[in-house]
Amino acid sequence: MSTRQRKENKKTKENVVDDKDNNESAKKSHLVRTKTDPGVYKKAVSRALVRVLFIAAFLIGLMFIRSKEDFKILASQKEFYQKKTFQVSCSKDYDDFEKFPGCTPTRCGRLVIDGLITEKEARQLLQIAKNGLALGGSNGGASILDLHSGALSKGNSFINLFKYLENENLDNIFEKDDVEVYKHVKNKIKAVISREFGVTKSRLHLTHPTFFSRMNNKPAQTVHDEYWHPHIDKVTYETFDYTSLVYLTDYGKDFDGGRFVFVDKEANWTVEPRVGRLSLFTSGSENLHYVEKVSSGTRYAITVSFTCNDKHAIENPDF
Ligand SMILES: O=C(O)CCC(=O)C(=O)O
Ligand SMILES: [Fe+2]
Repeated sequence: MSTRQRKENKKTKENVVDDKDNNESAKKSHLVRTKTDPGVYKKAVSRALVRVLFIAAFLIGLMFIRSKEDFKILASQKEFYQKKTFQVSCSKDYDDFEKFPGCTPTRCGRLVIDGLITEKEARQLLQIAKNGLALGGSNGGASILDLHSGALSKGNSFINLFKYLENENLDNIFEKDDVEVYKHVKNKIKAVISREFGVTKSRLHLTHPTFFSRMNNKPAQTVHDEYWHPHIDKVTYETFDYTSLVYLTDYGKDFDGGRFVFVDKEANWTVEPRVGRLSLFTSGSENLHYVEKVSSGTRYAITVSFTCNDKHAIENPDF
């Protein structure tokens, strides 16, 4: 046997001994085996990775199923609610602004009332919205008409309706008693806020922006068309302390999608628009919300907003 052969034999023997030892160790400890064999180590790591991925996919799936289940109905389109209340704790948002005792929210929550705004009033408000918005309209899916400032969506921006119609007789566009209906509806909402949230009526004021909205499924052209982002009205508009919405068309009949959604930690609560339905809530982050994308048809509503700060008060419209 040559020296080289002897050396080779010795090496093989050593290896055999090593492998034997390893097999013994492997029986005792999985770790030792993977530590000494890179191939096995790699396999174990990839098996562990696959397991982690499976678990992650399972958990994400579970979360998705849960989030679907966690859409709860606060107000169904099919039901008539004389009054449905939902209390929440007030957020700290109001601390960032000047406070007005007897008005700044101390009781917070949500309220849905059907029947307070009559169907006739809602139909007339819808007609005002249609007549006004017919003069403009966004290129995207959301258009607004503010009869206080005159702001009207047109194309990719806004025009002032009153300036636009400077030389026109507004009687050709609106009915004589439209303003009266608008004011009457606003006063009814104000009375409800005062009663339900313990606010002194004289301390509560209509504020800007108060506007009609029209939403459909046209793709957004500007950020103003993107109505589906969760937001806090007190942050978005600052002036708001109490937000109210009056729905002028029916979810599931005039349009699909477009439900109003309150976003809470444990669940999302939906308000399904119904003609004449009043939805009312305090404007802080206790009432984070969004509007689902409208999938078909056209959704009309009016946002009527109130402030406790008389500096932000606006007059009744005069169109
Ligand atoms: O139209 C709605 O239901 C809500 C609109 C809204 O969130 C808003 O105007 O701030
Ligand atoms: Fe909002």
